[in-house]
Amino acid sequence: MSADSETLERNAPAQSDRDVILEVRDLTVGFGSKIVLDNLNLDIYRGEILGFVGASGTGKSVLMRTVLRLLPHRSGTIKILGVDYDTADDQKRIALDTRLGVLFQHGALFSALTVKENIQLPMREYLQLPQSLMDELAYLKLELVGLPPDAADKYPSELSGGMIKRAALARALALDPDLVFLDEPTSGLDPIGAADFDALIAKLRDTLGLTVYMVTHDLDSLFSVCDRIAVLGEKKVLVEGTLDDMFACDDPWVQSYFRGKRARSVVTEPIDRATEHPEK
Ligand SMILES: Nc1ncnc2c1ncn2[C@@H]1O[C@H](COP(=O)(O)OP(=O)(O)OP(=O)(O)O)[C@@H](O)[C@H]1O
Repeated sequence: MSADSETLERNAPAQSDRDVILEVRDLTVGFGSKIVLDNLNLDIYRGEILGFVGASGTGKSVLMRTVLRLLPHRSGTIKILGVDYDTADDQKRIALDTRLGVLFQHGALFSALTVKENIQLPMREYLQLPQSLMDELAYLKLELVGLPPDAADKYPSELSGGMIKRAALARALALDPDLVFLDEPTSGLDPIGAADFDALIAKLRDTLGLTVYMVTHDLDSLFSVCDRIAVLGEKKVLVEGTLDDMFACDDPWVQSYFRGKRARSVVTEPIDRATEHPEK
């Protein structure tokens, strides 16, 4: 899709392998006198899983929330699927909202609603569908994320941490988005649960053609499912690229993160954890 295009053709085929889905240019965000992001640039391409890392407090959440329009920016542009939210009309903004899915760090499910009702919330907000069809769709999404049908009528408090993440992912997928944002999706999961979740993300990317923006501290996720990695530091994207690019980077933080003791233990593991526990 051309960067200037403001069209939103659902399920349009990729024009090339380098089809930009998210384009951030010269983005500056701050709070009072504090600048958190300064003239930051970033591209995310269709169908890739981009892992976002950076030291604590560098602004990963601020960037994600700014891209999602939950925080204002001082200058710069953000285009998603070729649409600049700032200049788009209401119709285009609503259309764009339906193309994005978000999984917040702790799931952020509504505790007073069942899993099925949580999944149906975006459908109620954006689509006018009969209840029977929304029920069918909710069960489909549950199956997609590997949850049993009887999870539908459970409340979040009745679910394990891993099930909450999956239910939240099902809600993020409710409207068949093109781009999903995952904020530390494996945090709080045990290593096997985390590996299973990574495998699920990879499977959804492969089968649904999703593009994934994933903020993570999880080295296993970075090594097993991310196609590209972007490192946030010094108020901008310090380096982006493949794992090889990370290993070749001479920035001290990047070196200690990707070549440190913990990273070496992940790299040298003989078994690829993301395929060790394939989703049913
Ligand atoms: N609403 C806000 N008001 C003022 N400062 C904020 C606000 N939100 C974030 N910040 C500041 O912006 C900086 C970046 O915070 P952010 O939460 O994005 O970091 P992070 O990289 O996501 O960290 P972590 O990995 O620990 O989650 C921090 O210094 C934080 O204190």
